[in-house]
Amino acid sequence: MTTTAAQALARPGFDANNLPYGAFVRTGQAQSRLGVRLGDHVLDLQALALDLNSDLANWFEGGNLDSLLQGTPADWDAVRAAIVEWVSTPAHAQTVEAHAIALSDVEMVMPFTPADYVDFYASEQHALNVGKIFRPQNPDLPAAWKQLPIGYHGRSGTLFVSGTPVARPNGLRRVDGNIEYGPCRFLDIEAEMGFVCGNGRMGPISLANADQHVFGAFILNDWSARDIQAFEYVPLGPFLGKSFATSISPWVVPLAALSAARISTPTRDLPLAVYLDDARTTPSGLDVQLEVLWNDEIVSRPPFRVMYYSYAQMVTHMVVNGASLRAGDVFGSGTISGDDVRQRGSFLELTWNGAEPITLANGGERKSLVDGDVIEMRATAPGPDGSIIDFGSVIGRITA
Ligand SMILES: O=C(O)/C=C/C(=O)CC(=O)CC(=O)O
Ligand SMILES: [Ca+2]
Ligand SMILES: [Mg+2]
Repeated sequence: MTTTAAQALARPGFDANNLPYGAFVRTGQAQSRLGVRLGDHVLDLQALALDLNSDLANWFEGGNLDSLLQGTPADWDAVRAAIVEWVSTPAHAQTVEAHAIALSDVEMVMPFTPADYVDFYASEQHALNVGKIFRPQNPDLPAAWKQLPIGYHGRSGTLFVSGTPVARPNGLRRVDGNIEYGPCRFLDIEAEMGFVCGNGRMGPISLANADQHVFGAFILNDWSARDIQAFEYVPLGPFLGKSFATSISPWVVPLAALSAARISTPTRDLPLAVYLDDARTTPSGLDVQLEVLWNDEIVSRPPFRVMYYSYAQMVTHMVVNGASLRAGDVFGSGTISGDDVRQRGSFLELTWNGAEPITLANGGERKSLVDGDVIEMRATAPGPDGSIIDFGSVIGRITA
């Protein structure tokens, strides 16, 4: 046979340049298994490695990415190189295809066990928009914004995989001038990229070594209850208004697949502290393009390339005080908003706090999410040799 598994199964976006990792449960089975996506199939890595007598099989044993995240970048490279070889060698095609399962026959589950979860605020346009909406009297950007990537600690236990229903949260919010407890009246989204860390150690970590501790990337929707948030979050920051649910896409795209997507971060308006100065390190901006669909209609296209701070600066900043970095730590980039109105990553901004409703073909006029609404976020980036790296999508339906 001269055909490879990649030739037989791949399609644009999910070919041998991408090979994102995910954890799946086969219909009728209980345990999750670790796989990589090739076209519209997932390859069962442990079964495949055992069949090929590979000594890498133990990395896949736990049924998700947890073991591999404990490894080093050398381990990550060895595993990826082996998988690329398996799908690209005609002699292995039959074995690989024997362990390829159609995505329609599996349910995707959380790809790893989240350790800590932090959310940043690294889009300048988003920070400017929210500042104008919530703090019209104050200067547009918070004082520290151009000197460090501002963030807050979130709740790792409520990170959910795509497809998990999102129940409308309850909380204290202002209704006609009174503070009342009840269901959120301004439920919103935040289109972000998320990153998972591996190869844990105590901080600090230098910017030049940041890639040694970031395994991969995915799409993240930081669901936000704007009315609950508005009442609770001054001065300590978001708490219950965001901790009820954060959804992530099921496929973790390894950093190694994103080499062609690397771009420089924007020109700096203020010099950065030495530990954040990325003028001489490998560029770690990423040219990822997102799409937000509200009940199947594209309402926004947030461009990740505009982010003021990169994932490398975020991970470096997160532990510059000496805090520990653990395998499984997750950080979100912050809401991604470009200059254009239809590049805004939240409905707070897209509707300008409800003043400019959006009319949906499927659902009429909307200021915020109503029960039954479905939000999907998709993303792609350039891959090597003109290929495309597809991140798949993160979907959530609002329930009462
Ligand atoms: O600027 C504010 O008052 C609030 C900002 C957010 O709610 C956004 C947040 O969670 C951080 C981000 O996603 O950029
Ligand atoms: Ca956020
Ligand atoms: Mg958050």
